[in-house]
Amino acid sequence: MKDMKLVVAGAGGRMGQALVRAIAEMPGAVLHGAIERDGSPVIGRDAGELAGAGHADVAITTDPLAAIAHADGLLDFTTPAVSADLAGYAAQARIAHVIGTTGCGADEDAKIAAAARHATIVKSGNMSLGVNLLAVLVRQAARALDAADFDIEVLEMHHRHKVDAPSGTALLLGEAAAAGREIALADHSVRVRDGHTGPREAGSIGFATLRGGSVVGDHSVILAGQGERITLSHHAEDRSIFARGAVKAALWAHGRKPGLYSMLDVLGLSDR
Ligand SMILES: NC(=O)C1=CN([C@@H]2O[C@H](COP(=O)(O)OP(=O)(O)OC[C@H]3O[C@@H](n4cnc5c(N)ncnc54)[C@H](OP(=O)(O)O)[C@@H]3O)[C@@H](O)[C@H]2O)C=CC1
Ligand SMILES: O=C(O)C1=N[C@H](C(=O)O)C[C@H](O)C1
Repeated sequence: MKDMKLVVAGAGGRMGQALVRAIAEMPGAVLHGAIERDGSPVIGRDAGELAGAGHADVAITTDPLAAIAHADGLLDFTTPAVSADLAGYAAQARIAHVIGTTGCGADEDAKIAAAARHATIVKSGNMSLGVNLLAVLVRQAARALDAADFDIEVLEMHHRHKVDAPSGTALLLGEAAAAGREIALADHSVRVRDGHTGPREAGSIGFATLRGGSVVGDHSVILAGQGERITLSHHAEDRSIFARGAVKAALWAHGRKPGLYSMLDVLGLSDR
């Protein structure tokens, strides 16, 4: 079978460069195109050389439609507005679109869901195997431990450049906890605490955000009871775990019927 031809959006970014390296290392995929923001200083550079993966003979360009015209899939770790637009292009081209971008609002999520009628979209706040397995464990723990006895808090830390909070992963883990408790996260989450907050509301799911240095991504879900505490954690040491997951997702999505899928589907951890 022919290698899957992949385009990397945001090819000059932290994840973009990790994706270019992952494609070079993984069988079954080949770098076909690389796009960046109009005006980016990396336009015209070879994507492989920029990423330290050797010459790829793929120049970074600005036109997404031209880049995906003859591609099979798009790997996209950019910004919410860009990902929503790219989903529309992926739908027109009827290709696979792997979205790792976090911080999407309701508008962007609606555009992505609409695009998934024609594109095969895999979207997840975290593409690593470890975090997705952690989500399954969090769901089980939240189901097993009664809300009256155990409080759930999600703690995350990331590098100083991260622009969205709580992280996509923290929200994914919060959703897993809410699913275990059979509640809607939106109705029970406490995203910020400041000042005289009063006592903790029973059954709520709290979030705490730390930012600093070069931390790739640390997440803990704490289930705190009377006299005991369970902590389920994941520590990302390298962005290659997300990049390899994204390439795996693209290979999984190639030729699959259009729809909006998650990494749990890709990894066979979904119960749907
Ligand atoms: N799901 C997961 O597993 C993971 C998700 N992420 C998420 O991925 C996203 C990116 O993270 P990271 O790589 O650290 O961020 P970066 O800022 O390093 O990368 C984003 C890149 O997208 C580029 N970009 C901006 N606009 C466009 C455009 N119109 N077309 C093409 N490229 C564009 C940026 O260019 P410029 O800087 O010039 O504006 C930048 O190079 C974040 O939302 C992050 O949370 C990160 C790691 C793992
Ligand atoms: O911005 C990052 O770096 C990361 N973003 C994702 C998130 O928001 O959870 C995944 C990972 O933790 C790194």
